[in-house]
Amino acid sequence: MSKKYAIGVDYGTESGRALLVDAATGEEIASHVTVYPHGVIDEQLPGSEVRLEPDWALQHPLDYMEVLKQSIPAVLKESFVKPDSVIGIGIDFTACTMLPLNKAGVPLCELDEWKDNPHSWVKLWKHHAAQEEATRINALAEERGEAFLSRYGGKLSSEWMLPKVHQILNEAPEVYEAADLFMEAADWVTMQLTSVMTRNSCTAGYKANWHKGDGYPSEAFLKALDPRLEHLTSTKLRGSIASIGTKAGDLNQQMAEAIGLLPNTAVAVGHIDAHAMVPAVGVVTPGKLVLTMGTSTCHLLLSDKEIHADGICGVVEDGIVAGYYGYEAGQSAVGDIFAWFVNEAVPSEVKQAAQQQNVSVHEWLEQQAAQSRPGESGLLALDWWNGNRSVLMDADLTGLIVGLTLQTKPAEIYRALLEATAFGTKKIIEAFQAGGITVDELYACGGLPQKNRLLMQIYADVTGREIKIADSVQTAALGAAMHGAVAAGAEAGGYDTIADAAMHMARVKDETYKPIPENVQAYQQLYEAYSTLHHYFGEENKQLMKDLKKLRLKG
Ligand SMILES: Nc1ncnc2c1ncn2[C@@H]1O[C@H](COP(=O)(O)OP(=O)(O)O)[C@@H](O)[C@H]1O
Ligand SMILES: O=C(CO)[C@@H](O)[C@@H](O)COP(=O)(O)O
Repeated sequence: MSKKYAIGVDYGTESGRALLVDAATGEEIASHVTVYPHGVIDEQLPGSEVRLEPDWALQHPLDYMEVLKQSIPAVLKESFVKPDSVIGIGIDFTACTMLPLNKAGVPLCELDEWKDNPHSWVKLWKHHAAQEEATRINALAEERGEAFLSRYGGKLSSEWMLPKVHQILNEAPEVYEAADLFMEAADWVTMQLTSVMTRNSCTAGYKANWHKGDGYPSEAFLKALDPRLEHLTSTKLRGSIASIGTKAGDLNQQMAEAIGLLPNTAVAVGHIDAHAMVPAVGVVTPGKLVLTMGTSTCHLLLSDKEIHADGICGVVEDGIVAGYYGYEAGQSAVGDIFAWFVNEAVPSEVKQAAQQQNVSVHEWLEQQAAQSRPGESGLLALDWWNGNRSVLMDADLTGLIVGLTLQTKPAEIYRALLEATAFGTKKIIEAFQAGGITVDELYACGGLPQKNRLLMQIYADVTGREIKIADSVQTAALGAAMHGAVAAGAEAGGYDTIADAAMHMARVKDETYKPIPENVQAYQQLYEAYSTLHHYFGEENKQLMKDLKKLRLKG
């Protein structure tokens, strides 16, 4: 049989990329990135005077189509692979990234009537303006003893579907009314490719509180939240939910022409970016915690038990790999914190020094920071620049650096920020263990492990564990391509299960990061201090950060 290929399309926060891989080996043949023409819309609506409130983050749905139209032809061209050799496509997306559609499946923001209303646009995962709604949902669910709440560590995040839909209803009831469907962008793009309306078990489970046995939160609960929401799940969230690892449909004629593939190419059901990475590092069995480290970090783990643990974002059956319970926890900013420091807080001398050495500011800071010992700077930070997703699940918490003096150097602050994110990950590992969910091994993937060696050594030292690193830099896109190969099936040159695909297509590097004993010891002391700050600002006195944030929002 001639060589067969699969394409994965990974939709990130700032850009989307297509990766063409050899379906037999997972070898990456060609990739292409399309930066979203409208990027993250967080100040003003495109082509309009309408300004956005703080904490808003929107996107333009046509940017997603642009990725398909630019990046898929580009990988075909670069690789000289013929369309008839491509057996399947899979896509993965940030989530909950959701949008309202009219009856024809057209995003409301594309219509003149709605384009000036911010609520008609795609709400990106990091749209954090629905915290009030999330708080209300959590309080009501707790008061009513709703069973679904404990599957999500006792709290829903403001990033998820229900708070976002509720915010639309509260602030723009006319948009709510006009929406025939609210969909995850992952499912909307899949629908554009196949003309089939399917929701996937991963986003439905983690982001819309759907359960394989119990379905969505009950109508009685939704009615108590707001009578207008009573029939939400059977109307605007309607649609069959397909397990990840299955086929959504065949590529339709119109999209086949637009992206240069053959009609009837198999298309997998959509997936979340982080979750798609798990089989792409070869993890298809319990006990192996996968850290997907980029703009944010997700912590993903398989288990054969359903346990409701405090501080864990969610447990979903068939949510990551079919046949297992998939657990998710996360930190809503990691690379974004380092980016903030580099962009907003670094003096010009540092930028010049980096330029002179022909390295990026990140690399220069890493080199300098690597020369000091753990704790040497006297600095300690809380990693809550974009709130705390796990274990406190509170988007209104903010960042903190303690120990600054007149002698503090930029590289010392950078190192404290790297360390803070590692401490946040250790808190999450402890929450898994405390909940009775075993963590035996650590794997890391996403952009960061390949960009910053110091960061990965700090994670090994802080957690006291060896860390295996993905071989691919495009782990999410590789995971999506693997799902494309499974959608095509073994007979077509793909696979029947994601475990089979992982056996042939996934890889980790030979080199691992191992903990250095003296650093492990030093970090134990710093971690205790981190835990004290964590408790003080995140639990005992959490109003302090919230009041400060309110003052900022008022101003
Ligand atoms: N050398 C570096 N060290 C630490 N962080 C870095 C470095 N280079 C880039 N970053 C951060 O990595 C993040 C991007 O990660 P990546 O995985 O590529 O993207 P995404 O999460 O959007 O898929 C950005 O937040 C950026 O600030
Ligand atoms: O929330 C999730 C996954 O549950 C992610 O989609 C979200 O954090 C975005 O991740 P990245 O932008 O890839 O870091």
